[in-house]
Amino acid sequence: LEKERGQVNFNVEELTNIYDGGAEETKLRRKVADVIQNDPEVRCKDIGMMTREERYIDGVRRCVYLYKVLLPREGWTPVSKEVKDYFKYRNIGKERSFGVHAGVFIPCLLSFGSDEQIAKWLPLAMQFQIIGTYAQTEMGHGTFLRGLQTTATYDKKNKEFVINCPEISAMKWWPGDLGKSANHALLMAQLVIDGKKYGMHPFMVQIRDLTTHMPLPGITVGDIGNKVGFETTDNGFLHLNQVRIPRENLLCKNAEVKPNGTYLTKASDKMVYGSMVRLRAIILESEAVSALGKACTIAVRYSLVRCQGELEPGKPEVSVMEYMTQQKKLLPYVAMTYVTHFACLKLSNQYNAFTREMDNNDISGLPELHALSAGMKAVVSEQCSDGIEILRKSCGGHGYSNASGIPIIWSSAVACCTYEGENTVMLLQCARYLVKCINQVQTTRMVGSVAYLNNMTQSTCHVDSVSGFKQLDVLVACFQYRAREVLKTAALKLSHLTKHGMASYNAWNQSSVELVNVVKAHITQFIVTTFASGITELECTKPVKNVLQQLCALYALSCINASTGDFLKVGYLSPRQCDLAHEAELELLSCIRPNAVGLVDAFDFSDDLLQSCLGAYDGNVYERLFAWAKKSPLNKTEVTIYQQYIQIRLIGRRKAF
Ligand SMILES: CCCCC/C=C/C(=O)SCCNC(=O)CCNC(=O)[C@H](O)C(C)(C)COP(=O)(O)OP(=O)(O)OC[C@H]1O[C@@H](n2cnc3c(N)ncnc32)[C@H](O)[C@@H]1OP(=O)(O)O
Ligand SMILES: Cc1cc2nc3c(=O)[nH]c(=O)nc-3n(C[C@H](O)[C@H](O)[C@H](O)COP(=O)(O)OP(=O)(O)OC[C@H]3O[C@@H](n4cnc5c(N)ncnc54)[C@H](O)[C@@H]3O)c2cc1C
Repeated sequence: LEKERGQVNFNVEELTNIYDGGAEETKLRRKVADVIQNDPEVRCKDIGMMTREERYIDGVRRCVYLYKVLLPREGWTPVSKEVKDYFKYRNIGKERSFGVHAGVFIPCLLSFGSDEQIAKWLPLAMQFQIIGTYAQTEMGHGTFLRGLQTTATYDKKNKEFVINCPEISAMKWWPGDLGKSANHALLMAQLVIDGKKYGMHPFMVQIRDLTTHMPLPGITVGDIGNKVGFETTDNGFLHLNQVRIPRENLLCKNAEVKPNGTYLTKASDKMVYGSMVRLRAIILESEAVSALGKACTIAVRYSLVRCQGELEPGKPEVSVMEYMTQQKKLLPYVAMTYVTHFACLKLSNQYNAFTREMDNNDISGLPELHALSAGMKAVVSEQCSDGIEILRKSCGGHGYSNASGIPIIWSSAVACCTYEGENTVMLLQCARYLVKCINQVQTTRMVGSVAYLNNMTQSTCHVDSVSGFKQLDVLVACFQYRAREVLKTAALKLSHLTKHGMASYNAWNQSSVELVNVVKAHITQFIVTTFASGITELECTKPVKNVLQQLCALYALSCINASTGDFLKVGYLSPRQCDLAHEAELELLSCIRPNAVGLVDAFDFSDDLLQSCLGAYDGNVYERLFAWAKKSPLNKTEVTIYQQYIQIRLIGRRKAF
């Protein structure tokens, strides 16, 4: 790898600083990483050999130590930048304990609680005097929130709400930290007053005794069992049987129930969905893009040291990175990590701007933010988790071992396709907004992520050279035209179906397969446009700007070459231009190949964080693999009990004959 590092033609540290958002950010992140990897109590350990129970207990122990010992020792607070960096860069799949408490329960308390309620519960939550979960999803409903069955019926006489799960499908199912850790739940239930339903509302419900940690009367709670990943998280179940809570436990920033049962709404009913917008807007970096970056680091470093086969007959074996097919598997995902990182940054900045507007009672930006966050969450989580699996396979047999570190990264990242809104549902939510926009574009000027719809002129691409397809303005135009045209086509189909008598809900369902593709085109347009414009404005050395431009072009071309049908159907690219775009991608793979190790080094993931025998900085793969395997519990004895049992059985059988 040192030989590879010698040929990198840009300043790696400069790129790390750009990726982090500045040299000071890099310094802070490294300070956090140093504190963590030099503290045996919280440094990453190889959990590949641990049982589920050991992983859960280890995760809880680490988090309690982090909040009770490390933070006070370092002078940090749970919301200080250092802790955000800690969770942003901690190894995926290893730091899950209290993830919902810290990342969902507390923010939702701030979103839904009145000032008095925040003053009451926030200090307790911040000090871990109460551990909370966000209990919305039920065994029978996760997507269709209007179908949630848990009820909160107001009892005027006692000024209480009676929380009840009327049947097994109403049981809360999946909430993180619920199974064994939480003693409170921010519970979403259908509010009922005098037999009238008011929809989903947030309630604070204590579920365990604060001293004994035993479930309170009427509460049945536990862990839902083993999962694909998230092994350190006790995703749980919660059944409530006529559980009574005070009237004051309805979190009442957006709506309240007066003592006499009068219902008072204070904000748009869509604000109850606000918690989901927040997480979709901010979770992608840590759960999807960072995971992709780790997998890229492991796969690229391994591919540079793994020698397999002759490229030129009779010559020495080459590293598998010399094969074009391997470069095609790896380098577009290195590009995707950089490109989506900056697109996610723009989305989270847009969310932060919206929260400031909301403080001034202006929620006009919510529809665009909801659509963009739903679309980005679906497209980025899917592209990243699909990419991680391709990167795992690119490592051959050792990629199938937990020693590679990639399976645990994938098993955690892929969950992002489901939680916080199942991806297809999210794509269709975004499609709903896009169809409205295209139908208004003749009379209303579009802004934000749909500004490209204002240009409705028909055109075609005029590029007639391979180098022309490496120009960012050409690529941005390709994506904007494709996104607009596929949206127009889908909207026309919808309109045609309804004009010919089909009910609108049925027309929507009949068009939903195209609409999913429309949103993917819209979001990749947003990602490419964001990164291309960001590079233009970026102040950096020419070698770094050049490599970023190459990465943007590579990501764009890999997307175009994966969906040439769209570009042909809308008439923007000719078959010959599709061939030129394909050649342009292959040329970019060769241009970027010499910089591959520098591009992943720039992500700056420490060996401690990667926990990978294949992806360590020094590239000593085989020594690490062997040392790792020897730690297998099966190797504690030369002859395992099972082998002894088999021998006894076989010997016994021989004697019988
Ligand atoms: C570290 C890892 C931690 C993991 C923690 C995980 C936590 C969780 O998973 S929490 C549970 C997450 N669950 C969801 O996200 C549920 C997803 N489902 C939905 O959000 C709903 O299906 C729905 C709201 C998208 C649709 O339900 P429905 O009642 O059918 O509503 P409509 O489609 O008719 O839309 C009504 C109206 O509301 C607007 N809208 C929908 N969602 C939002 C939102 N989040 N923010 C703002 N506005 C929203 C929607 O656009 C419609 O508006 P109009 O078009 O103006 O009518
Ligand atoms: C790791 C993990 C952690 C989680 N943590 C939490 C948590 O802390 N708190 C919490 O409340 N929940 C949590 N969840 C639950 C999660 O939010 C739900 O699983 C998610 O919202 C999807 O809902 P569902 O499981 O009911 O899937 P469903 O909605 O039943 O999806 C099943 C299939 O139906 C399709 N489908 C459903 N509705 C439509 C539609 N309208 N149009 C087209 N297709 C549709 C979907 O696309 C999907 O293919 C977690 C889940 C996971 C996996």
